[in-house]
Amino acid sequence: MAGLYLASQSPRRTELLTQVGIDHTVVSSSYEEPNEGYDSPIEMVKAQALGKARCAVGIPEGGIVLGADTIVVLDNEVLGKPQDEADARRMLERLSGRSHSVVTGVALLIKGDEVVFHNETKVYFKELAPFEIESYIASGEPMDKAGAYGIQGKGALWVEKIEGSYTNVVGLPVEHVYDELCKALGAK
Ligand SMILES: Cc1cn([C@H]2C[C@H](O)[C@@H](COP(=O)(O)OP(=O)(O)OP(=O)(O)O)O2)c(=O)[nH]c1=O
Repeated sequence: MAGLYLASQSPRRTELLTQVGIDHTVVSSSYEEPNEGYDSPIEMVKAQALGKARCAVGIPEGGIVLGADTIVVLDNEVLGKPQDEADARRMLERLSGRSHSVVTGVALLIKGDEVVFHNETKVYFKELAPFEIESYIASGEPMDKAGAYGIQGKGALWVEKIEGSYTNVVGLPVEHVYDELCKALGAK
């Protein structure tokens, strides 16, 4: 199989691919994310994933490129990474005691084709007490994560249940990516 190049600086995405044994090389992308001008959150994450993949740097001839983008959607509003601690507090207060969606857009550039898809997981949050939000923010965990939490970290304490892919919430739906890779390569 031609080599796979992951155009993402997210430590979670490379860990997930490694966990399931998908060999890959991490590369940078020169893409700058505009976050306005899209018809829907799903259109937005797919466009961002494609932009990241198309602007990947240093891909050899025949290399397969993977780009991804993850957001939290609440009442049709997009929550990306928090700007600062006050923003993280606002996000966590809004997520408390209700459900939201986590949507990851994925783009695969493979054999001259652009395969773009998304995956959506519904996440149900418990009620968060103010002291819990404050200690969570003080831990620093929310700051580089969409929706200001990490289900793979301390954020696991706030999750009552999920419907859909767990790895999608962490940043890359590896089972879905694997299926699309197999399909595109004619492997199954
Ligand atoms: C909801 C949630 C998000 N996240 C993370 C996954 C993504 O890394 C991040 C969303 O930011 P992204 O912009 O999707 O990705 P990134 O900036 O980390 O990496 P790159 O643009 O280089 O690909 O939020 C978690 O780690 N756990 C969670 O539970």
